[in-house]
Amino acid sequence: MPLNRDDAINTVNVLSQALPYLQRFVGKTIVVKYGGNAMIDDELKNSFARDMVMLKLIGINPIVVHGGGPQIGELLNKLNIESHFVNGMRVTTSETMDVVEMVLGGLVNKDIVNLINQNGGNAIGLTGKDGQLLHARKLHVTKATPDLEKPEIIDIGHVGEVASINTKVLDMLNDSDFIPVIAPIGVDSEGHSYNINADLVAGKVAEVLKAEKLILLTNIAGLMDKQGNILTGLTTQQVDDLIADGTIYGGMLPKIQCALDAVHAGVTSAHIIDGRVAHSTLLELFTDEGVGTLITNRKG
Ligand SMILES: Nc1ncnc2c1ncn2[C@@H]1O[C@H](COP(=O)(O)OP(=O)(O)O)[C@@H](O)[C@H]1O
Ligand SMILES: CC(=O)N[C@@H](CCC(=O)OP(=O)(O)O)C(=O)O
Repeated sequence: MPLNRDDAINTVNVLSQALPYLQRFVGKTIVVKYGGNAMIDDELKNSFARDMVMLKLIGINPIVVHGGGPQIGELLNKLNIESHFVNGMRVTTSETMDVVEMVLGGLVNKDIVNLINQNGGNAIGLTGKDGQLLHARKLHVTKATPDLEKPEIIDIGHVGEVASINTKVLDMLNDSDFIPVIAPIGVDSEGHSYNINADLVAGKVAEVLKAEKLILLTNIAGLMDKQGNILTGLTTQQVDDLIADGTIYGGMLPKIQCALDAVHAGVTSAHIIDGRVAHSTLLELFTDEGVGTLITNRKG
């Protein structure tokens, strides 16, 4: 629909106000993790896809890493397979791994790729197997026990962590019109598949590419204290304390850990923001205040 004159003036003003941010971010890489809990409805998914297309068009390089935990849970449910989590990680048997690969590499990945393409972008979907993008090793999870000296080591099956990333593939796509859309499935040198938490993949991708920002889109307004206030600008020590007293638990654990690791490894800033709000990525990038929880490499 054509804009009337007042709307057009508003749009031009908004575009003009974006200039300093554009100058700051053009040519930079922004890793956006799109959590399964933020893929609420078609309209929201479409607005996310539009944001990625717009970023690429104006010369910023978005790299999408997606989750799909609830979508995996849904199919497991239909197949009468129970879901169990330890420290926010899905216990993954061989049977579960097949479902994870089908849902993440198939349904969710192609849905996002398709939406970006429908909005005029050029998306390429990848799992860690494509171009040997994500080399994985088995993740050993430890759980605190009353004897602090001896944490319990728990085997959670085919769950991996990122051992290395083949940046050649991502560099090639960053230098082109293509937007990479990555499903968090890794592979080891014997060709075994690993289910990797999507936050961990996004963090490592941001680290190896020395991204300007790591943006984690989730289903909550940010990291919160027990009273529901959004916490921002935290030191490492404060985060450790919040984990120890149980304020940070479940799915927020890998999220906060990967955000801290990323900024310690040279990513300028990490942001945990509400993916249920339309265009939240653009709001974060193009406003001074930003939205949600900001994590930078402040010592402490
Ligand atoms: N301190 C905290 N602040 C906010 N959310 C928290 C906190 N601790 C745990 N959570 C939980 O973490 C969830 C986000 O993690 P997760 O469900 O894995 O999201 P995603 O699918 O986006 O990765 C929140 O919805 C909330 O239930
Ligand atoms: C090991 C592990 O837990 N892997 C996750 C991978 C998907 C994911 O991370 O999805 P969200 O970002 O939507 O939570 C899982 O199986 O659910």
